[in-house]
Amino acid sequence: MAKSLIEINNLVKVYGQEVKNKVLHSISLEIEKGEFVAIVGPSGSGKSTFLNLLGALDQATEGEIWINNQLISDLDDLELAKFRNQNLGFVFQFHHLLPEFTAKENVMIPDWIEYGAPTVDKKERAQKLLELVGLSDVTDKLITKLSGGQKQRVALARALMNKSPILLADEPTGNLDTATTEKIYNLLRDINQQLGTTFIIVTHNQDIAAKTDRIIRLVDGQIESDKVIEK
Ligand SMILES: Nc1ncnc2c1ncn2[C@@H]1O[C@H](COP(=O)(O)OP(=O)(O)OP(=O)(O)O)[C@@H](O)[C@H]1O
Repeated sequence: MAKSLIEINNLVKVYGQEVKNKVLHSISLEIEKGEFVAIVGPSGSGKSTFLNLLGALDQATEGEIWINNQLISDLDDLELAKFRNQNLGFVFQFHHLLPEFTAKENVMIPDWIEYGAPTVDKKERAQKLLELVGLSDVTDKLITKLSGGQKQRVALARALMNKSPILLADEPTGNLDTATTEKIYNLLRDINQQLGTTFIIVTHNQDIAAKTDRIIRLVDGQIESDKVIEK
C-alpha cells in the first residue's frame, strides 16, 4: 500500500530488444495530492518517457508505480483504460484531437465514451471550459480550422473535462506566445488551487518551472535534483 497519491519505486525503462537503451535508471519519488510539479532536464533525458509511464501509456521495464493506492501494473488493459479515465488527465504536445469534430465535441468526447451521450450539464461544462481557455468564439469550429495554439487550448479544456485528480502535461505551452503561456499557466494554477488537482508538467520553459512548487530535474534518466521552490 502506498502512502502518497503517487509513489514510484525503482522505475527502469529500457527501449530496444537487441540493442538496449536504458532511458530511465531506477527512479524513485513520491508526489502528494495537490502538488504542482515541473519535470525539467535536457533533451533526451527521459522526461516524456517518464510521463508516459506515469500515465500508464507505456510499460515500465522494472519498478513500481502506485497511483491512488493502485499498483498500475496489476491492471489489465480494460481496467487500465477505466483507471486512466477516472484518475488521469493528459495534455500532450501532439494533442490527439479528432479532426472531423468541433472544438466542443472534442472536449466532450472522452466523457461521451465513458458515460454516453452528453447531458445538458456536460455540454454547459464543456462550453465553460472553452470560455475559460479563451476559445468561446471557436467552440463550434472544426479542429482543422484552428491554429496550433487554439488546438493546444482545446486539449487543455478536454483534459479538464472529467475533473481528474491528476493532470499530466507534456509541454502544455510548447509553441504558444508568452502572453498565452502566462494565461494558461495561471489557469492551471487556479485549477490546482480550487480543485486540489495534482499537476505534473514537463517543460523546457524556465519561467513556468520557476512558478511551480517543486522542480524535479532529470539528467541521463536519473533524478539530478528535486527541489521545493521557496515562495
Ligand atoms: N519509443 C521509443 N523507442 C526507442 N527509444 C525511445 C523511444 N522514446 C524515446 N526514446 C529514447 O529515449 C530517450 C529519452 O527520450 P524522451 O523523449 O523521454 O526524452 P525527453 O527528455 O522527453 O526529451 P525532449 O526534451 O527532447 O522531449 C531518448 O534517447 C530517445 O531517443
